[in-house]
Amino acid sequence: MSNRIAFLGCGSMNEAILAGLLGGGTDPADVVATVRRAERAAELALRHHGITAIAGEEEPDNNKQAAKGSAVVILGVKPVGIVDLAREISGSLSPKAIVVSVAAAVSLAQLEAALPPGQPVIRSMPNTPAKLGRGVVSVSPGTNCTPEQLQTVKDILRATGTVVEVREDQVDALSAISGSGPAYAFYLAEAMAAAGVELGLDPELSLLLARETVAGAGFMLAEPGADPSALRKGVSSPNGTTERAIATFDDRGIPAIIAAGARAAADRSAEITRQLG
Ligand SMILES: NC(=O)C1=CN([C@@H]2O[C@H](COP(=O)(O)OP(=O)(O)OC[C@H]3O[C@@H](n4cnc5c(N)ncnc54)[C@H](O)[C@@H]3O)[C@@H](O)[C@H]2O)C=CC1
Ligand SMILES: O=C(O)[C@@H]1CCC=N1
Repeated sequence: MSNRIAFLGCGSMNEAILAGLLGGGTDPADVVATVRRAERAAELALRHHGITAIAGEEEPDNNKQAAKGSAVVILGVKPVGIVDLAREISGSLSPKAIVVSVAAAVSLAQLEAALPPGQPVIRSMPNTPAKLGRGVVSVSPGTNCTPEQLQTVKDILRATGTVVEVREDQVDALSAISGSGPAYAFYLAEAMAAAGVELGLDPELSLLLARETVAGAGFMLAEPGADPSALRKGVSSPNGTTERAIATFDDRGIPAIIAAGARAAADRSAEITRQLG
C-alpha cells in the first residue's frame, strides 16, 4: 500500500496535525485533505505546498477519492458528522487502511459499526499545538487494530508532539485536560491582558506582555522534568508580590474552578456520546 495519509475534514484540528507532520518531514505528495468549500481547499493547498486538497462542492466524491488507496485515513469532522463520513468512505477503504478518528465523544464501537467488518480503527485525542510539533495526542486502539498498526500510527503522530496510549474510558478525562487545555491557557492570557488594562497599561502592551509571558512560561514547562509547582515557587519571593497574587487566587478558589471546568468538559463529552448513541 502507499504511504498516503488522508485528512478527511481538514479544519482547525486536522490542519494542525497535517502541519505537524509536514514539519516533521512527511512528503506533501503523500498528503491529501478534504473540505467542503473550494476556497478553503485553495487556502490549504497554498499554505501547505505540494499537498492535494479536494473540496466537496467541486468534487462531491472527494472523501471517497481521498480514502481510496490511503494507508491512514484521519477523520476530522465534527462529532455529529463522523459516523456519516465513516459510512460514506466504507466502500473505498483498503481493508488494511487504518482509520483514525480525532473526534471528541465518538466511541470506537460507534466507529467500528459504521466501517467494514475488520477495519482497523484508532480513536485519538490530539490538541492544536500539534501544528508546531508541540501537541499531546492520545491513541486508543479498536478491536481490529494490530500492535503493528498501532505502532505505525504512533510513529506518524510523533511528529505532532507527545504520543500517549490510553484506555478508551480515559479519553473524556484526557480531552478535558489536553484536548481543551490549549483554550484554558489562551483564556489565561486573555484574562491577564484584560487585568493589565485594568491596572492602567496600554491594551497593546498588555496583550504583548500576556502573550509572551504565557508562551515563555510554556517553554519553561516544556523543559525535561519541569515541575510546575517548583517553577511557580521560583517566581514567588517570600512575602513578595507574586505570593500575594497566588494567595488571592487560592482564596478565590481558582484551582476548584479549573477542576469544575475540566469536569464540565468531560461531562459534555459523555453527553455527546449518549446523544450520538
Ligand atoms: N479544535 C480542537 O482543538 C480539537 C478538535 N478535536 C476534534 O476535531 C474535530 C474537528 O474539530 P475542528 O477542527 O475544531 O472543527 P472545524 O469545523 O474547524 O473542522 C471541520 C472541517 O471539516 C469540514 N467538513 C465538514 N463536513 C465534511 C465532509 N462531509 N467532508 C469533508 N469535509 C467536511 C469542514 O468544512 C471543516 O473544514 C471534532 O470532531 C473535534 O471533536 C479534537 C481535539 C481538539
Ligand atoms: O471543544 C471540543 O469539543 C473539541 C474537543 C477537544 C477540544 N476541542
